[in-house]
Amino acid sequence: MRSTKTIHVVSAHAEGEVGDVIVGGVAPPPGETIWEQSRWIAGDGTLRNFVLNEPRGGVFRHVNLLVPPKHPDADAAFIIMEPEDTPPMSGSNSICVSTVLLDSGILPMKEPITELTLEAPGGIVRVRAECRNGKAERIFVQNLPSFAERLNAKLEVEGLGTLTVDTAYGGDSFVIVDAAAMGFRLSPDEAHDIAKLGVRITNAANVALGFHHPENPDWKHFSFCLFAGPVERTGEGLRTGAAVAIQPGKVDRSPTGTALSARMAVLHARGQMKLEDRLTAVSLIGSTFSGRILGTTTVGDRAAVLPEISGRAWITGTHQHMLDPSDPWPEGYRLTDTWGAR
Ligand SMILES: O=C(O)[C@H]1NCC[C@@H]1O
Repeated sequence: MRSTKTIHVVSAHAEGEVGDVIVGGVAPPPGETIWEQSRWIAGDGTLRNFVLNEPRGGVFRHVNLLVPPKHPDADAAFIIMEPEDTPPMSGSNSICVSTVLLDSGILPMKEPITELTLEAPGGIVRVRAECRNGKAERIFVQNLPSFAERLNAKLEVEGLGTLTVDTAYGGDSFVIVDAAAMGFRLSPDEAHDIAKLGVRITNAANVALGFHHPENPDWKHFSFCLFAGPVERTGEGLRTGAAVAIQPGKVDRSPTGTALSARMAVLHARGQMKLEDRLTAVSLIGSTFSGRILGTTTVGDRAAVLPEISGRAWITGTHQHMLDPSDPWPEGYRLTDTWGAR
């Protein structure tokens, strides 16, 4: 066996969505802040290609790089690598990172509650983990301040006509469409059509509407399209279906923590969700994230909410990714049979 690199990974999924964690073998990238380091990772591309592309990765995979925190309050920091983006924050990935940090013993676990401060590229997120018998059973994440950007905007999508959409930020940027108006019940057999349409809607929104974050001028595109189900009031609070199309054309298996945060910001802006409400989002595989609004704030001149999301994650294995110097595809490859909405 010979290798020019060895990257140590603990693999995990949060409510169905893969979020692997690199725990060793990669030196911290250059940059004064975690955001700058994440821009370096995005611009350089080598690590992203190595772990996300085939033969080591696949369109279903997200990978998080643990790096030493820069903020004095933070216990750990992570850079999120998604199939197309290197985003400010991610719900499923932050839940995977927290679970791996605690379940694998990288950070000490205190039962029944462990509190952590994590530094994501977009800022500090506080984590509360319910722990029992050495397992972090549920992770609560105080996500980045989230805001509604446009409500009831008109968006022309070729072949679909004029859609009425909302746009919002929940740690990442969303164009939100009404699932029922698009003819979806949000059942698992619709995944392929949701992925295909979602990418077209996201691309159209990027051309016609554009996204603007008042405090992060680097993040100027929509990453995702959320197909939002109707909100029902149940004995346990509010409940809704959620399917998120991720570039270049797959559906999140989890209910998407950033989408839940963005949705809560929109519902709050419309007066349809209050601080005492709980909103549970259900994914296409039937997994759930729960959310609540902890308070209100502003992002630049925008009214915003402080969302908390919670969900569960499980470790699925460990890997040592290696590179034989004679491998003709050191950065891997992507083909449109799986990498892209067909
Ligand atoms: O839960 C989330 O926010 C995410 N899941 C995969 C893509 C998004 O970052």
